[in-house]
Amino acid sequence: MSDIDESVQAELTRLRESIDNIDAAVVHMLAERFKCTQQVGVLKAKHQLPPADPAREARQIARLRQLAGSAKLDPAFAEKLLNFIIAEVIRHHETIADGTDPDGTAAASVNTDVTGADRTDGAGTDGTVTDGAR
Ligand SMILES: C=C(O[C@@H]1C=C(C(=O)O)C=C[C@H]1O)C(=O)O
Repeated sequence: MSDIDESVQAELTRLRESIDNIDAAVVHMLAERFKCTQQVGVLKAKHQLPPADPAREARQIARLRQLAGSAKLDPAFAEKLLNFIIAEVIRHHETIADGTDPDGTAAASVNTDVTGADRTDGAGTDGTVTDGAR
């Protein structure tokens, strides 16, 4: 990385700063989303409603696929991402309903597989860094 052109390095740094800002925004937005879904989970448990609502999910997926298409984001990727998030939410709702986490506060410690084991590019997020540039 040391011998690359200074202007290329500056451009890379500028882009990476934006990427870092976007990643931070994603984390904050997800945190807010989970705060809402935890409240939904408590409400559902209180009123004996099922943790999952497949009809609602189908509407969300159709809507996000449409939004993704207009934003030039792969709709299949948008659907996968939403399904991944919803699966985690449903797991939280189940733990709220079964009394393991009645007020929905233990969500952050729920064990999620983020090892990247299902990635097709062979990359994982388990701390294994194979890219010498890092
Ligand atoms: C949050 C809810 O519970 C579940 C999670 C959803 C989500 O994360 O958006 C959507 C539908 C449900 O399967 C809900 O019913 O609104």
